Amino acid sequence: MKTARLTESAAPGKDPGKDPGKDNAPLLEVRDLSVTYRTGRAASWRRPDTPVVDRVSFDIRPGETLGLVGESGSGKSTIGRTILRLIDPVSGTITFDGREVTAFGRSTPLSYRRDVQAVFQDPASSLNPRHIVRDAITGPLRRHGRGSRREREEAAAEAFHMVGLNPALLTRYPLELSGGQRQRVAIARAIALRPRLVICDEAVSALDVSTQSQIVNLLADLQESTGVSFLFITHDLRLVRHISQRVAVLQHGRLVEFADTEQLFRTTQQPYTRRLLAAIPATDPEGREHRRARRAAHRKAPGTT
Ligand SMILES: Nc1ncnc2c1ncn2[C@@H]1O[C@H](COP(=O)(O)OP(=O)(O)OP(=O)(O)O)[C@@H](O)[C@H]1O
Repeated sequence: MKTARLTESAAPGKDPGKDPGKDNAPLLEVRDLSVTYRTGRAASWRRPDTPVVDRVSFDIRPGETLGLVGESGSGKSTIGRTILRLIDPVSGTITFDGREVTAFGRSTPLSYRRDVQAVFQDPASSLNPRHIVRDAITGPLRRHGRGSRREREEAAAEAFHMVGLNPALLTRYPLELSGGQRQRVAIARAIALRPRLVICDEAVSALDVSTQSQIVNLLADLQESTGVSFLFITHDLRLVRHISQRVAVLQHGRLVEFADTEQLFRTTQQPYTRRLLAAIPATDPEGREHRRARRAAHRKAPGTT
């Protein structure tokens, strides 16, 4: 099963990897990963050079969404940034489709830079305010040697279509769009390259609940149509329950739990996970607010966020 859409009847948490066969091989494998920031000054609760990510192991299967959760400062973004090769680990390995990413050396192969994309929390900071948003999509396509200028512009229009944005918005500047529209542009940019893994780092956290639901549903649809995998980094466990098949829980840089989503939500005995679950507002333990917003969003035309 792919990522569940946010619906009343959705059955999130079903494990897509139980089917036998080749697809069971992980797309991404992280083994004993440790990361240290060598700044000379560490967060007050840590001694210098204490790893902010400490011997973490997990994997992501093709077409799967893995939720990566934990309190602020637990190391979630650091893991995402290490997979993206923005940070070098001090030890451990990352393997993508059988190739050892941690052995790439100084330069990252173009194919990996295409296959692994990212969507961050604040698209405003990654979209150049002086360029029309179409450039945000055609630029990476050009750098990856894709097509003629006209073909790249057509690809940008197609990517806009896929994320439910009106192509008339292609020539707008980022600040002329709403937060939800900008986040759709960021997703369009990521998927235009046809990646196999997208790291969504708090990708919907800055959006209102209704827009969050639209974007989460969009990710589910894109996964259904393209088979892309997601690493969904968030502090919002309600979203994770809907979007992820499995969940990895980080505490102070260590992986304390890695389980099927429903199993984790229903039966976890892990004290830290239980604390995180207990922090979900009691009035909305299963994301009813999201589902309500999702139904309202469904009545709106696409691209109106
Ligand atoms: N560039 C940096 N230099 C030094 N320390 C850093 C740097 N970036 C993050 N840290 C520290 O590393 C630890 C993990 O940070 P990270 O951002 O990975 O956590 P997180 O779980 O993603 O938190 P949040 O949800 O708040 O983004 C924190 O203690 C943070 O202060």
